Amino acid sequence: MVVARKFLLAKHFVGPPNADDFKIVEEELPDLKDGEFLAEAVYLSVDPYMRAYSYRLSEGTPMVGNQVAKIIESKSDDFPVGKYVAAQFDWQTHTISSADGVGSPYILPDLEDLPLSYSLGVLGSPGNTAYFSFLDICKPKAGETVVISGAAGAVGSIVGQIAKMQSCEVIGITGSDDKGQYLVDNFGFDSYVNYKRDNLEEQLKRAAPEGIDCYFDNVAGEISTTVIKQMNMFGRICVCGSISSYNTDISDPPKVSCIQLHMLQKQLVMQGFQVIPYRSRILESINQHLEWLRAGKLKYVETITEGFENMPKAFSEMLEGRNLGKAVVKV
Ligand SMILES: NC(=O)C1=CN([C@@H]2O[C@H](COP(=O)(O)OP(=O)(O)OC[C@H]3O[C@@H](n4cnc5c(N)ncnc54)[C@H](OP(=O)(O)O)[C@@H]3O)[C@@H](O)[C@H]2O)C=CC1
Ligand SMILES: CCCCCC(=O)/C=C/[C@H]1[C@H](O)CC(=O)[C@@H]1CCCCCCC(=O)O
Repeated sequence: MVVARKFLLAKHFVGPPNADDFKIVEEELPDLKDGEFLAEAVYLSVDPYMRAYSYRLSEGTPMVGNQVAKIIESKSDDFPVGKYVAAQFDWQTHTISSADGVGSPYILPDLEDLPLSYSLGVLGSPGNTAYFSFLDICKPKAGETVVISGAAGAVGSIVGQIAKMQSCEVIGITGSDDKGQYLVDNFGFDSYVNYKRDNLEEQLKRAAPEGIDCYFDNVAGEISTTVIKQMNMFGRICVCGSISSYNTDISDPPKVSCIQLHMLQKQLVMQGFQVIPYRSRILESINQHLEWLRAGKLKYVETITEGFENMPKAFSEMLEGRNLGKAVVKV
């Protein structure tokens, strides 16, 4: 008999998540039926959307999320023991699923020497996001200036490197000098601005004296207003996220300055992106990122928290900006 541990959303978040918003429970799992398999979590992802989407969950239900899990028992020919899957199995240590079961599981490609956890980041949904959103919406051209907010995170750090491969000037916005300098020293960013310390408007003018052509937005709010005011004619804005508003009530988001006048004057294009429709194309981004990783063209970093019991801590620390690169939990 297998006992699964799982984190429930005990209370809806009010502002940043608190430890007592979560409840860890144990559940005895039934025997497998034909076609089913039992997977044991190895790595679990913590992502900003979990805070944004939490209002959709009923209190007392499991926290949503993706994980990499090892098949430890199976009655499914398609999912044999010993293989690893990626799936939306939520915040739980053991899950019973099947080919068309919960979490849309898929067998991981052979990553050879690369860590399994990469399948939650650069070789998973965040990587799929970075790859398709930036190229399809920003449509960068060589020599253009690209600004990325949330630049030192899972998505932003990949976007910045893809922008460099497109021969763009790349400026990252992040919340610490350590993270900003890491982007410059290790990921090839041309410069960074620490929005928590610097005068963003002045620093952006200094870093991009000829103006900004592409803005990859993970943050929204006044940070984005400041960037948009400095964009060039026909600039492109990809709205990938709005993390500055996630800790607020989704029905009453923060008030920000009007940007439509700047959009009008500069004839800017702004488009929101959702990665779900690109799930069917994830192998394209995985294969391209694998090629770049192996060729040394794409660097990748993770912030790994040890212990399933530390999921809430890892989640809060990611939202507070204490992660560099993709935040994951190792069971
Ligand atoms: N549209 C889609 O389909 C997808 C959207 N996303 C979005 O992309 C964004 C980044 O996600 P991901 O890369 O997974 O997360 P990250 O790894 O970037 O972690 C979140 C980061 O956001 C920054 N942050 C937190 N609060 C604020 C704030 N108030 N103002 C400015 N920055 C803040 C922190 O870094 P710091 O403050 O140090 O800069 C923190 O490290 C999110 O908005 C997410 O919702 C992600 C995947 C798919
Ligand atoms: C409200 C703003 C959310 C912005 C979208 C976002 O951050 C998406 C994140 C993806 C992450 O990279 C991994 C995923 O699977 C996320 C997309 C799937 C979200 C489904 C959430 C479950 C639900 O339907 O409530």
